[in-house]
Amino acid sequence: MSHSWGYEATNGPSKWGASFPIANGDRQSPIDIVPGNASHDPGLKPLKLKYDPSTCLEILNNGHSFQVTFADDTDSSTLTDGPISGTYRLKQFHFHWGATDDRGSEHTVQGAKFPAELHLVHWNTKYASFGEAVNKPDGLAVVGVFLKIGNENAHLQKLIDKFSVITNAKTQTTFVDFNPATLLPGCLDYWTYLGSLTTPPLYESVTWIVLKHQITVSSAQMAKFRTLLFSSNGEAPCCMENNYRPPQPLKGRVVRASFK
Ligand SMILES: NS(=O)(=O)c1ccc(C(=O)N2CCc3cc(O)c(O)cc3[C@@H]2c2ccccc2)cc1
Ligand SMILES: [Zn+2]
Repeated sequence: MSHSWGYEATNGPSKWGASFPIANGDRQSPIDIVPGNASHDPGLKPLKLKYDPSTCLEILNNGHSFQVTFADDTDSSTLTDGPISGTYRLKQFHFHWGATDDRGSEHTVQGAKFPAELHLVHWNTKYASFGEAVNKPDGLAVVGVFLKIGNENAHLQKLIDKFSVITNAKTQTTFVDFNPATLLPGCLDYWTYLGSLTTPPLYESVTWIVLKHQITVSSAQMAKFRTLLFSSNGEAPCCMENNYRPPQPLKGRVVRASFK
């Protein structure tokens, strides 16, 4: 994966279309979710998320975000039901955030931005692997969770405590026995629509499942997110922040709601 793209003025979202023409496609993500325009679909099932902490492997800085990676060789950590059919396995989760607490999320709600957004990335087991699934129209299902400023989040703190070891791009360290379910709000009401990866290669392969309720993060914890670097060891340090793509045209897509 070429690392030429980024989030600076010279290589950021407005420039991605040059190398990745699908950036101007018909099912790009993120989008602005307008609750009043979303149609309640009583046929939508509740999300079924089954996560096994023992599948947690490592935490890494990939130069675009930090992510926690999971063993996905069995159906130990899966997403089923909701808007999808079949079984999708958890591959990784990561975040997007801003330079200040007034922005950072990728999806917005009636124009409202949140300071950060969590993405739990799952792949459809009808395909042999994540790599096979990543560019298929029904290949991925990503659960998006908004973070709002509030009390310190003890579960997020377990991730933050590892940041000093993964400050530089392309660094990683072991990270075991973490349950991603601790990063979910109590209510799993959601909006769902067909979209894409929000980073290059921008494949239009994602069933997006964006939760209505948020989890909290303290402002001090958000400041710790911004101590990570886009840059590698030895390069001029560049703070990892504003690693979000802005909302893209809806192009006639329908957003469904699992709730009234
Ligand atoms: N924000 S998101 O839509 O939830 C999302 C999901 C998956 C991925 C992902 O796994 N990618 C795309 C970006 C990327 C960048 C790298 O430097 C890298 O080493 C891997 C990836 C992977 C990727 C996976 C498969 C093909 C191409 C890239 C990225 C973003
Ligand atoms: Zn993401």
